Amino acid sequence: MDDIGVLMTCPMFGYLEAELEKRFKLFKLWQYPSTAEFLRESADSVQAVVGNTKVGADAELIGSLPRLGIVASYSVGLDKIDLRKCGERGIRITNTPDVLTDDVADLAIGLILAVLRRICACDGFVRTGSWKNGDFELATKFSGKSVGIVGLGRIGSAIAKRAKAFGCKVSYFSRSEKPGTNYKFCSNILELATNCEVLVVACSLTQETHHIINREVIDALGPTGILIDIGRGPHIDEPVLVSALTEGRLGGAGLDVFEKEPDVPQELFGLENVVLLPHVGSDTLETSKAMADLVVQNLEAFFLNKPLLTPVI
Ligand SMILES: O=CC(=O)O
Repeated sequence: MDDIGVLMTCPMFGYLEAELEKRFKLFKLWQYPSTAEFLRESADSVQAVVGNTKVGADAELIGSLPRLGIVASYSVGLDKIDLRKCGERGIRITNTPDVLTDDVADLAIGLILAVLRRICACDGFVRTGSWKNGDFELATKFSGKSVGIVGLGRIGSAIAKRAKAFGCKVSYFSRSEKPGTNYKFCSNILELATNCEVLVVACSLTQETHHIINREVIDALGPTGILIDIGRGPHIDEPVLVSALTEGRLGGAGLDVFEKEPDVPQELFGLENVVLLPHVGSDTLETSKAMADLVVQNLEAFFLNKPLLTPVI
């Protein structure tokens, strides 16, 4: 397969780059002076694109690659891929579901604990020597809280399972009621936000879920409520969130994702009730390797005319 051109859109896990390089003719887009220059030289050679949460395959890139047959995303989220354009051209798409579910769900719980138990502030308290001057102030308990989950897919369900183990009451909002769960279904996100203490965003980013967390939802969660986002930044109307936090209208937030990554609103930096992470939901060695293996296996299957392992279309 070493004459098959595979285009990586941006730097990713080194192991993935190495495994692709062993098998295919790998083009690394970021090593060219510009996308236009790369396309002028090599557009005709590219039969596969490997993108991720930063740079996927938009309509323009897809339209510039006449021999493109597959987009294999090194991510579960598909929001950086023009699904319609791929559909129109019969271009296959794969992603990396399941293998990252545990890590992302673990991190959601980690963020809840970090915000409620003020773990980062406590760490700073010890490191700066403040402990010598007295005890840290009291924090907030997590066990037994009511947790609302937006999106009860694979990741939302894994978060629900973990929250249950903490003795939490779990309810959820999604497009339709999921059969076979004991969690309370809310057909309206405002009802969910009004009735929970911790709201976790775990749905995929689509036109319908863009800014699903708006002023009304944040106000419904209220000054003691906690918002956690391990989905995508654009799920939340970020300026609205920032003003709710700076004005004390929301209790706290744990955010792994932002609207314009890697730019994060500076107003959040001084807030102790906010925990900020650099989009690391699935970033463990174990999971990154499993995701990379899936990308490679999907590409191999595609070029050997075998069934794809994790097809989206
Ligand atoms: O955000 C992570 C992913 O979509 O895999």
